[in-house]
Amino acid sequence: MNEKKEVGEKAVDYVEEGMVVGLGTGSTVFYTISKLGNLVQQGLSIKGIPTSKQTEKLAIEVGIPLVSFHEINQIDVAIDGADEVSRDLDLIKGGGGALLREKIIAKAAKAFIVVADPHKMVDKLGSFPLPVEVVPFGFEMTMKYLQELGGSPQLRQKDGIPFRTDNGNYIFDCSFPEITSPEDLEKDLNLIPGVVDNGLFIGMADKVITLNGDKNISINVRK
Ligand SMILES: O=C[C@H](O)[C@H](O)[C@H](O)COP(=O)(O)O
Repeated sequence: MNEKKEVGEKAVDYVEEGMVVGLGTGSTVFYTISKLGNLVQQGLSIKGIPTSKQTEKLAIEVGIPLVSFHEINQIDVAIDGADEVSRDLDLIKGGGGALLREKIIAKAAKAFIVVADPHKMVDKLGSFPLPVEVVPFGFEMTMKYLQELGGSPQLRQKDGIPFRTDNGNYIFDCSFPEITSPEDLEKDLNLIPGVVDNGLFIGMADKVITLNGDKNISINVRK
């Protein structure tokens, strides 16, 4: 069984005729977007707003019409993957480097639905190094401030040079010995000059679609 496919495809149940849909990034929501493409071919009328250039390309390939922020008043639902999901449905995202656009779109959506294979479900956030997007200017100083907050930042590399996000920024993958208060850490990180945003998504997910111990679909709803 392909767990990512199963949870990814289930999310299309939350998409209705005429909706504006935030399209996440990654290998799980890939299946949501592909299935939405099939439904569009069968006559479903929706508009997508992508969280990355990679997703924009995929949506065009599968035939989902796209819109930009200046053309819409609201996003009805955003669907996206996650790198970690806590029991409170707080998230770490950004393993693919799309965290900033993902957070902008999740915040703008009336409902934010996460698709996560069961390996993403954790008791406590923090085993996955937290992605932090920073502007390249002065990144050496930004790195020091991340260390002062207790992190061990590693500048993400791709093909031997620093990885650049769709926004032209760098990513530090930042391990913390323990994340005692994800809410405080999200805010503290974003107060550092040079930090654009970080991959903590606190209090944002309305539902998380995953599989339970019997490998059946499980919908976890924010309390
Ligand atoms: O930047 C990437 C995103 O936050 C992804 O949603 C996240 O990394 C999960 O991706 P995947 O479904 O490929 O594990």
